[in-house]
Amino acid sequence: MVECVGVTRTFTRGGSSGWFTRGDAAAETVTAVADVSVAITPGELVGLAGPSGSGKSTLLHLLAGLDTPTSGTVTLAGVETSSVSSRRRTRLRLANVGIVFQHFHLLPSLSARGNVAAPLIETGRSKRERRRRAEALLEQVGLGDRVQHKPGELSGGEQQRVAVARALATDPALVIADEPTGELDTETGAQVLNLLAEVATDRAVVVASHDQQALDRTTRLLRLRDGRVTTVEG
Ligand SMILES: Nc1ncnc2c1ncn2[C@@H]1O[C@H](COP(=O)(O)OP(=O)(O)OP(=O)(O)O)[C@@H](O)[C@H]1O
Repeated sequence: MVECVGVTRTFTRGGSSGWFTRGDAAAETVTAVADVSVAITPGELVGLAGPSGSGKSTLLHLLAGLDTPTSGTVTLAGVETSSVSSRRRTRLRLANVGIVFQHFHLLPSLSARGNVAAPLIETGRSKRERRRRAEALLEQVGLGDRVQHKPGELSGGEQQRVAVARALATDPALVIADEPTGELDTETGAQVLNLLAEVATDRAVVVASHDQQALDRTTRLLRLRDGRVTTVEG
């Protein structure tokens, strides 16, 4: 589903003016991800672990096609992400990747159903079809009785389950989750992890986390340090 070969991502930062300007001697290059090769297939729940700044989020962004590598290749659904325009990459991502964030990122003015249906607007489905699909997904994540609630009327765990339903709206083959339990208590986090494990039975799920409970659920665990994969477990 997604494959990285020799992927490195560097950023340039620092210098007297804050962000890099050409010729600024104090600017430095930070290697966020260094020479990572990994292939992830449907049915896997892959974990990314490592200390803060070890490159987990950067690698997730590369896998999702939100960013492209400085060197090496990321191939998502058969397309090398660096070889296409940013517009085509966006379309590739929308069709193949669902994303779950630590802070849910739901639209506060929309109902749970509206949030889940939002990614479907671009797909050309009728309003009725979008509503039906959103309701079915909310049912699947155990929120069939909350479809009309707005995010502010839902608990953190419920909001994250709405976010998982939204990530599944376009039926993506890859789901990326960045610290999905970071805002949740242990029990609520466990519910969201159960859901992600269920989701991973027929698609690829990649979770970056500091939460041992989340890492324990993975079928393969990549430990990162200074942008490099130091160990692979499972
Ligand atoms: N846009 C950017 N510009 C400059 N440096 C960046 C940028 N994004 C990430 N970095 C740097 O790359 C390194 C890896 O960051 P990243 O966010 O991937 O780590 P992480 O493992 O996800 O950390 P955390 O667990 O704290 O979220 C860090 O040194 C970070 O400061």
